[in-house]
Amino acid sequence: MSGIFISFEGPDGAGKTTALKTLMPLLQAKTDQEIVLSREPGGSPISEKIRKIILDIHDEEMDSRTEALLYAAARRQHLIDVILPTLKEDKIMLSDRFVDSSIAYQGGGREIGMSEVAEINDFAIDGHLPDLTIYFDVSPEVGLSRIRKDHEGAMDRLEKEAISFHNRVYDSYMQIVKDNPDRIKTIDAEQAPEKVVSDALNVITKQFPNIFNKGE
Ligand SMILES: Nc1ncnc2c1ncn2[C@@H]1O[C@H](COP(=O)(O)OP(=O)(O)OP(=O)(O)O)[C@@H](O)[C@H]1O
Ligand SMILES: Cc1cn([C@H]2C[C@H](O)[C@@H](COP(=O)(O)O)O2)c(=O)[nH]c1=O
Repeated sequence: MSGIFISFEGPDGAGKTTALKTLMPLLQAKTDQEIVLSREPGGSPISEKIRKIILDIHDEEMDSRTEALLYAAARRQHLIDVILPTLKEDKIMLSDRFVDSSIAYQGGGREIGMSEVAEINDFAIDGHLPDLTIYFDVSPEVGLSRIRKDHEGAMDRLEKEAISFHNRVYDSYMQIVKDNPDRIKTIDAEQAPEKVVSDALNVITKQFPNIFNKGE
């Protein structure tokens, strides 16, 4: 028995957080290994403090490279405080976002360069990549319309960016998915919520049949 690390990625409004609320208990029912759910940016006390700075709509003057470094710093602390200890205890680690978000949003969206941002994060994650990443595929238009419907007046600093930014994020995710066919599996996140959850559940249980086999 060993720990496994699964990350969930997608554009704003892809439905990851919503899906994980239903998916987590369904997965827990299929294994005796404890499941730990976390998120980025954040996931541990210091990382959550960094999250507040990054997402603050008043931090309009934040430089793009500063933003990339802050996300990477939050990720490093999250890795040390939560991810690695969880895996060491042979638990199952689920993270709502991880390194691919930085490559898509800061590398592509902010136009820093995907390889440059990947290099910053090599320093932060020290080779610790997820065993599986599920990419929630949704168009920027659909994702943003969901965000506006949900919290128009409380969008964070990234959500408030122009559609051109979100289109670059989407295109960057497409490239990341293409470059990582073994690690990243795509699901159609424009489906009804229950279908998104069942697709994610099927991908995970198929990938790890020896872990998620309780009750079969
Ligand atoms: N499959 C779906 N169909 C329609 N609406 C959805 C679906 N999944 C989630 N939503 C709605 O879309 C909004 C955003 O969902 P959610 O917060 O889960 O997205 P997210 O991927 O976590 O986005 P972000 O990364 O920006 O936080 C919510 O109002 C949620 O109710
Ligand atoms: C981890 C990470 C996230 N982002 C962006 C993506 C979202 O717009 C916000 C907050 O994420 P959430 O899913 O809404 O909680 O931050 C980013 O730009 N780079 C990253 O590394």
